[in-house]
Amino acid sequence: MPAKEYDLVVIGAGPGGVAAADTAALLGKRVALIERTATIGGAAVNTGTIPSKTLRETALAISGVKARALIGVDVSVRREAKVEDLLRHERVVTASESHQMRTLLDRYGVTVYRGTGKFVDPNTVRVTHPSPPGGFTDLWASKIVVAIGSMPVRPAVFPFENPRVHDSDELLYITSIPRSLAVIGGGVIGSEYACMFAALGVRVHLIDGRDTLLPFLDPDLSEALKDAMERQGIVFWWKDQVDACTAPRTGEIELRLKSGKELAVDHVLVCAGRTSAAAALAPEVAGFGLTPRGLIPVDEHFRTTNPNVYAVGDVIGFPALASTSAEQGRVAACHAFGSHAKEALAQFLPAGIYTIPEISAVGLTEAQAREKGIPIVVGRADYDQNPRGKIIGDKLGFLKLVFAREDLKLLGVHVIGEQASELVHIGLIAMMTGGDANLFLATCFNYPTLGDLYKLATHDAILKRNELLGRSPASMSRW
Ligand SMILES: Cc1cc2nc3c(=O)[nH]c(=O)nc-3n(C[C@H](O)[C@H](O)[C@H](O)COP(=O)(O)OP(=O)(O)OC[C@H]3O[C@@H](n4cnc5c(N)ncnc54)[C@H](O)[C@@H]3O)c2cc1C
Ligand SMILES: NC(=O)c1ccc[n+]([C@@H]2O[C@H](COP(=O)([O-])OP(=O)(O)OC[C@H]3O[C@@H](n4cnc5c(N)ncnc54)[C@H](O)[C@@H]3O)[C@@H](O)[C@H]2O)c1
Repeated sequence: MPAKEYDLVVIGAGPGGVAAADTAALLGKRVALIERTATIGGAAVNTGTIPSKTLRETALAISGVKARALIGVDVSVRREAKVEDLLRHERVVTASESHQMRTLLDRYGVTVYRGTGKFVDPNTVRVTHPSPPGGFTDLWASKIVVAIGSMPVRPAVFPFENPRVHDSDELLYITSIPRSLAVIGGGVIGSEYACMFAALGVRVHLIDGRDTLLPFLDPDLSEALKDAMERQGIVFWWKDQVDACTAPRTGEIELRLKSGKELAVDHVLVCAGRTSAAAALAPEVAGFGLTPRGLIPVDEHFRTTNPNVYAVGDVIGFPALASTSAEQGRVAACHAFGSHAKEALAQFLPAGIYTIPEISAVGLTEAQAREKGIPIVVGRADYDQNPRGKIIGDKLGFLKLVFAREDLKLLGVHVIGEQASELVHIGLIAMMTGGDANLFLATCFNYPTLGDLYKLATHDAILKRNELLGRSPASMSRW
């Protein structure tokens, strides 16, 4: 059968692929989207972002963590909480989000093909359908976007065939809430899940080959998070890794660590990074190569070495977030069809980490600014100094603003505490518009709000700057 013709073929229906498909369809193009699984949304909707954030929210609700902070009373129902209680809301939210994405694709006129895509020539992708066996459809397009995402690394030492040894995908099918859990890898996924299970009262061990929690964060935030996690009862095993894992059908799973320590736990969750499956696409046929880690190299327009083939999302590597993957998909689709609607990614990309407490950051840390030789002044405001912070009972949250010392231009925002991933957006928008301290001084924030922390942190920065410059505040006409 001859290939069906489209303007754009997209491989992979995660946030990168769906955004590319929607954008091209809005530009009036004929678009085909290929997805291997039965659901739209990729890791973001089905196995990663949305499930993990929904489970966190449910865990906070059923564990009574908030009530303890507010009224000092343990109203926890966790001892009675069943795994169905934990998973129910996740299933509803995930299904609803995936359905909504599918509805929009239909409305935009994108044709979805169920099956696994693979190049058969630089402009043709073969979709092998799950049924009937051997059934396939060839799709031809002048432009192709690869957005196949990533999958969990599964180190050989772990017997994943045991139903109590999980990667982050399989975790969503647990059949009981463990009494104890070893989390392997203290990256973002490991830290988020460690916090969620600790909130449920699970004894959590977190084992990492490094000696710092989330070392890309501002050290004050990393340290505050580690302290908070230790207070939740999480035990860290730094600079260590698992040498042997013995997992019987019933009874405790035994872990022998490189340090010689031994641990016995109910379940094991391996969060040791993500890997790429791009080699299975036959990239050599399409005219592009892969890095030694299996990632697809791209230029600033997300074009591979074949200028008609683009790649976006996890398959191109850092920052590998749902948010950035979707933006990359939009940029790629616009470039492919000569639209100026979105020519590049935003200059500043935020990160939100849904540990307990939550963390969010954008722009430069103090250390990064110093490395660049930029004189800075840092303003800090604690949630506990702010009426809304007091009302919600968040005693350890804080906001740090990194300003250029010379002109008080905002260079970085770092927040730990409730709603951190929302709060960061105030600073993000200020940075996008070249805002400085005067913007926060001029702004009237709702009262009482966490947003008002920006004003307090700005005051702190101005006072520190005055001290550094030996000026008296009263003598200044402009900050
Ligand atoms: C536990 C977890 C939590 C996360 N939390 C966050 C978060 O809070 N915030 C955030 O921004 N990011 C988060 N992420 C990262 C985010 O999920 C990914 O960065 C994002 O999903 C990547 O999007 P993508 O479009 O590149 O690929 P994916 O979402 O992985 O989608 C790729 C799709 O391609 C399909 N596919 C693969 N190969 C083929 C093929 N050959 N043919 C057809 N289809 C194929 C797959 O089935 C999949 O549906 C999290 C990830 C995980 C695992
Ligand atoms: N909120 C968010 O934005 C969010 C949340 C979850 C995931 N993600 C995305 O998913 C990606 C992958 O996350 P991840 O946490 O799996 O990977 P990661 O690469 O961020 O962290 C892996 C961690 O595991 C450790 N490690 C690796 N192998 C080990 C071993 N054998 N023994 C002990 N420690 C080991 C590493 O030292 C590292 O700290 C992130 O980089 C991010 O892009 C984002």
